[in-house]
Amino acid sequence: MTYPRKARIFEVGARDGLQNEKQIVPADIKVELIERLVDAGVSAIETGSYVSPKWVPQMADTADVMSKLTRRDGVTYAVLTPNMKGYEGALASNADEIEIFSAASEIFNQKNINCSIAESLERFAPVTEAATSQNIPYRASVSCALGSPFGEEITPQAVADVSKKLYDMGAYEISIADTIGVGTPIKTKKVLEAVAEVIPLDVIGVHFHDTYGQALANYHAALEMGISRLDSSVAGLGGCPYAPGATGNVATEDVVYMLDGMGIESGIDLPSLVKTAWFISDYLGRPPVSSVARAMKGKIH
Ligand SMILES: CC(C)(COP(=O)([O-])OP(=O)([O-])OC[C@H]1O[C@@H](n2cnc3c(N)ncnc32)[C@H](O)[C@@H]1OP(=O)([O-])[O-])[C@@H](O)C(=O)NCCC(=O)NCCSC(=O)C[C@@](C)(O)CC(=O)[O-]
Repeated sequence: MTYPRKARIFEVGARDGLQNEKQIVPADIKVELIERLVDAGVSAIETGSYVSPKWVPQMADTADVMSKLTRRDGVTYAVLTPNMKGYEGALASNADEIEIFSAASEIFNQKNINCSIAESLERFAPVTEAATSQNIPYRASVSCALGSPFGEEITPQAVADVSKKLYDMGAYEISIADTIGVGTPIKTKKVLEAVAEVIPLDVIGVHFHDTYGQALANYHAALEMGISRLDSSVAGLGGCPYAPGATGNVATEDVVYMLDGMGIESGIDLPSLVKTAWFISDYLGRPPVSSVARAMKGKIH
């Protein structure tokens, strides 16, 4: 078993996190959150999404957020784009990279982006062609890789098939998402092994929600396989509005604490990150779900 020496955290709190909040968080707070995360050492960050404001009103101010951010050299500011209209928004706001997204569940895909898996890949084809010609890197996400909120069986092969198609479309990273946080370590390994049979291990990323408290164990399983591209969300914010029952992503503080303990470099300063988790949690009026953020509160304030 060889653990990676370094891990790349892709921070999703300002997008995946805040897209599911009942209250609309103002652009200025999102900007402060993103800038504090970057100050803590985050070097790849999702700042929002260019999706329909009727579908996800919480992200309607992404252009405003992008225009207000003070950008830092060496940091990747990424946005989620479901179609060409979203891509144009990303381009207009000078995003460093975009994310396209499909799923291993037909029902989820239909509810999330109003089309089948096959149609979503067709819809993304012009986006990836435009991004390639304009040198915008893109990553791709496969939702419901470890289970569907609608009860369908999701086989490792189904996850591998969509992953391969997205990889063949030129995505530099394929993020395997446990949207509803139902995975356990052995199952996670089986799915990741199936994906690693069809695409290179070093392009595989993981994006696990913590609904059943299994996310850290599943990250550990991925690290054991040598996977080092990890998505997480400050304060454990998050969920998907189109995945009933999904709670937050694994908290970035919990992942960084585990990586620090394993001697795996993330470049993120834990006390600054914990302060940021409390900043957004205080704004939202509830404590972070992260055990690490709660345990460290008295030590950093
Ligand atoms: C994909 C659509 C647009 C299809 O939605 P649709 O209704 O089929 O699209 P349409 O093309 O018929 O357009 C309908 C309206 O939306 C507008 N529209 C169309 N596109 C855009 C756009 N890009 N930006 C802004 N507006 C847009 C368009 O202009 C039109 O406006 P109207 O004429 O009615 O006023 C819709 O289903 C949608 O926006 N879905 C996004 C849902 C979403 O954001 N879900 C959460 C993100 S995925 C996620 O969280 C999972 C992930 C990635 O984190 C991994 C995991 O954990 O699983």
